[in-house]
Amino acid sequence: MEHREISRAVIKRLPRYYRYLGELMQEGVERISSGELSKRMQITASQIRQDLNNFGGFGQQGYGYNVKYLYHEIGKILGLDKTYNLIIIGAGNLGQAIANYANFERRGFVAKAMFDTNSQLKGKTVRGIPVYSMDDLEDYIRNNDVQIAALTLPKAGAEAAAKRLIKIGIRGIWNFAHTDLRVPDDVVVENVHLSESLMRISYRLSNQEE
Ligand SMILES: NC(=O)c1ccc[n+]([C@@H]2O[C@H](COP(=O)([O-])OP(=O)(O)OC[C@H]3O[C@@H](n4cnc5c(N)ncnc54)[C@H](O)[C@@H]3O)[C@@H](O)[C@H]2O)c1
Repeated sequence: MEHREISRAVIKRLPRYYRYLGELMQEGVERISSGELSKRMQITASQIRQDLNNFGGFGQQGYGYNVKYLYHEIGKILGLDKTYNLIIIGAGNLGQAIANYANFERRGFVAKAMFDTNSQLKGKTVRGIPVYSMDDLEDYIRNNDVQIAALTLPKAGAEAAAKRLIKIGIRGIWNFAHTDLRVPDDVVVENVHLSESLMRISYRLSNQEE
């Protein structure tokens, strides 16, 4: 199926549609109207129609959306019909927590290896995922199929690590380090800053109090 250029705002909402549709499937729901989906997701039915119209032909008047079909189509659009191998740079608390979280694999993101400058961590495994020395990074990437690198190392080393990864061909960076990376246009960076979410909570709690 051909897709037109989809706006970033819509793409940002797709994982949420995907999650709800997955839940509906588990409940055995075969089809759903935009109205019902709107109630569940707490977004307007017109927003849903507008978003899903981007892909054409998913909804039918008086029939609603075919849950399974839509789930699989959105999965394809998000590239979730593929498997991505992931490496983790920085095998500390956060890196190990990500390695420990088996559920990413259900979505096709498979953590393969961790890398760290701390020689004491070398040889350790977390859920079967080994920690290697940063010295072995390029060799490992050359010899293994890796698409995404998670950066869970301190800010000070993040830019240099990203440079090495990009140079050796990594095009997807999941950045947890507290820094904004400068990368070429063909490199995709997703920044995850939990503290920013907390600040948004803080803002909303502070404004409620007033
Ligand atoms: N984005 C977020 O939401 C979020 C949340 C928690 C922590 N963090 C950040 O993530 C980073 C990791 O947090 P943590 O709690 O796991 O810290 P940690 O100290 O437990 O782990 C950091 C690891 O990185 C390794 N390291 C240091 N320099 C390196 C380098 N140049 N190359 C490879 N490995 C290197 C260290 O040896 C250590 O094992 C911190 O910088 C922290 O600020 C971000």
